[in-house]
Amino acid sequence: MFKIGTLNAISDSIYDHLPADQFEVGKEVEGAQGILVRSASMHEMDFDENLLAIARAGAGVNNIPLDKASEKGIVVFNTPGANANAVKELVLAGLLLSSRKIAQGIEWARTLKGQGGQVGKLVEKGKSQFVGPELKGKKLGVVGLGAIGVMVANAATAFGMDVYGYDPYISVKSAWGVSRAVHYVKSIEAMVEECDYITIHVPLADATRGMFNADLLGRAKEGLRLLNFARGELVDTPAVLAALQSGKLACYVTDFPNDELLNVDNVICIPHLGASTPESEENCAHMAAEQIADYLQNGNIVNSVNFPHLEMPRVEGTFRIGVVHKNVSKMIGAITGTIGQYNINIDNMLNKSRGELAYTLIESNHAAGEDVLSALKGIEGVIRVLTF
Ligand SMILES: NC(=O)C1=CN([C@@H]2O[C@H](COP(=O)(O)OP(=O)(O)OC[C@H]3O[C@@H](n4cnc5c(N)ncnc54)[C@H](O)[C@@H]3O)[C@@H](O)[C@H]2O)C=CC1
Ligand SMILES: O=C(O)CCC(=O)C(=O)O
Repeated sequence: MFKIGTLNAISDSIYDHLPADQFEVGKEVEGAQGILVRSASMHEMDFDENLLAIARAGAGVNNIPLDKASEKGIVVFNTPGANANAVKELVLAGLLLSSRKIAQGIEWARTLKGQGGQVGKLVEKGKSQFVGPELKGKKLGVVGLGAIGVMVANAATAFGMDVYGYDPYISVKSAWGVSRAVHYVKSIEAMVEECDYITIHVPLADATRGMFNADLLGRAKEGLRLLNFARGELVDTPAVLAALQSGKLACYVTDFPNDELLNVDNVICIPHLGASTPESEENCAHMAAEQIADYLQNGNIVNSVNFPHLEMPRVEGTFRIGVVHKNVSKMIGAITGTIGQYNINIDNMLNKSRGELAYTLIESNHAAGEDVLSALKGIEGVIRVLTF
């Protein structure tokens, strides 16, 4: 029986892959081998020595201490693309909200309650405060052409927008997916100078924290509308407030409110609703559970953010050993040599590396006893030895 701890409310679709006769799942589970998480921060958590894997039901992994997990040989998964459509749809709403003063108009309309038969007249008299431009023909810059950015860029062309994309690390999959109508730009500075609207879709990491700072916003075209459905810390709040004051920014729409941004004119704060649809919650939970179960039961690693991709179809009735180790020379020889000393024949084996980490998965018809496992653990550079 495997134990899986949950740190956030998560869709019941996890049970498709975590049946009750094989997995104990819950908030209070002690000594869990796996953790399922959405946005809860794990930075202050101690990792129990039983913990083997963390699955983020979502895209951003900035709530997980990846270095600490890697050091302990804990595999961290995310669910790429599983909530991208939900975010895309809210971004499209965000474009309209940033232009047409819809939120401000709705707030104002509420104040007319109690005016009886005058409401119609007051609406017609007051509506001119809420005039805003159309999207058609305007320039939209999309920063980050991953799962979400590509969908947003393609969809915005249907609004008749002239769309520009910036992503120096674009994947082949994304490049195939971007509409030919989207222009590729090589510099973010050129993008902010040219575009009327910018939407941010990059992960939060040391390299991207505060990327929209006073310097970049200072270059913006007068009256830029900025949308942030990625992470709050990608944008420097004091710089945004100053740009709104000076008129450089006409509007800031964010899915990540903070105290300084709330109730500021021309800031639209949404309470992190990007992925809050039943469809995306189900997709993410389903994918996260499938990946963590496949690792705990078979040693396969799919969609990890800190480990290499390694999948080996399992021959029925076989035993498996997974060795998490440093990516240094002579490891494969040391591992296979040790197993050979115990007369275990290796039927199938795969080894993959990623950065400083490597992982070797071995399949055999012979079960490995405690003696083999402790000999493997004794090899210098081995971080963890598992059986499946
Ligand atoms: N508001 C919400 O509820 C949600 C927010 N997110 C946020 O959106 C981010 C993006 O999500 P996905 O598109 O699914 O991720 P993704 O991994 O598919 O795409 C990210 C893209 O950003 C690019 N990138 C990285 N550094 C860059 C840089 N310095 N400049 C330009 N491009 C850069 C990458 O090459 C990649 O193509 C997530 O990391 C997460 O923080 C994701 C899902 C839901
Ligand atoms: O689980 C959520 O609602 C947040 C989704 C998110 O921010 C992400 O996937 O990065």
